[in-house]
Amino acid sequence: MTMNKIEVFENLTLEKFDSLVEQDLPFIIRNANFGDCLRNWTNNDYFEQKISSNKPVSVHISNSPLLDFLSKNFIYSVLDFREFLQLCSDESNDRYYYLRSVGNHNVKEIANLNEQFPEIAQDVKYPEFLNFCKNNNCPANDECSKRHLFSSVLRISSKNLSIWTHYDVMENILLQIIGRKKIILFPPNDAPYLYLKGDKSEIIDLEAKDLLEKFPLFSNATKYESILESGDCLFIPSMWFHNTKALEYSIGLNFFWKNPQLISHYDHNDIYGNKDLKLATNAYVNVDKALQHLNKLPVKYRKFYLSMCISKLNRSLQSIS
Ligand SMILES: O=C(O)CCC(=O)C(=O)O
Ligand SMILES: [Fe+2]
Repeated sequence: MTMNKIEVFENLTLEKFDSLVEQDLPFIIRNANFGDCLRNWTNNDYFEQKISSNKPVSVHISNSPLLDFLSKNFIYSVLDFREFLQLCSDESNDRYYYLRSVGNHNVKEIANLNEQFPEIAQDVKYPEFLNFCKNNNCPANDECSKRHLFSSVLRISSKNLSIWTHYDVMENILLQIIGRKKIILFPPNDAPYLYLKGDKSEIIDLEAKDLLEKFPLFSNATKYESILESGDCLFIPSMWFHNTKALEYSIGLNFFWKNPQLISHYDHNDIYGNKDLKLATNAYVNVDKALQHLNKLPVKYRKFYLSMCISKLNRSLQSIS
């Protein structure tokens, strides 16, 4: 397996940040000014003071530290936020807790820290280099050169909890506020080696001893790995596979933003930043249709036309790579 380093930067200007984003590689930014959250959120008492005792949050709870969306080895439960923080930060607890904040009406709205956590949202500032547009009514088209924030998602995890490997369709900054987190990424080209079901990988335990026996193609993947310390943030390019493991009780926040060139391509029902582009979803539907047609043919013909379709797709892929 090839291992690649993730570069670390400090004191980024907007121009430098833009040019790094253009490169379509992950990178880490250290010591950027994200406001008081880095100081204030170190202590559960702060949340006790700021947040009332009856604030419900929907969380994942599992007996396993390796959360697996495909086998659903967790349940969703609604807890009081302060009770959740106690349970999640308690290392003697044998259950694992994870909050991925969601919109006010649970599945229908997009996560936004200002709306779901106004009590603590003031603690977060956006560094200049992110260049987020502050005009709520902005049409977010080519006329505005700023970035358009899609969501701000609070993520709180028990020590050792890891999140399944997946991709998102939007550009993303993952800020580590409290605790340390291991992050692993794979480039989009690694899709054939990651045993995917939709946007998620079937490989859940990346530290398993028998990993390559079970998933031999995984040895072809290129791993980008690093550890985020409190105050670090990671740029996760769209379509890059990623997973994270909280090495300590962790509080993080991530910001998805829209690529202006893709505004008309995003799925308007996407609230998580991970629904495939509409044209891609259409393409999958048509591939399924093509397979249904070919499956009606006798084996000899089915094989022939399947390989013709594959050649056609391969030629198209080679013409752009
Ligand atoms: O660390 C986490 O909780 C998951 C982060 C993630 O998947 C993301 O920021 O897109
Ligand atoms: Fe993600």
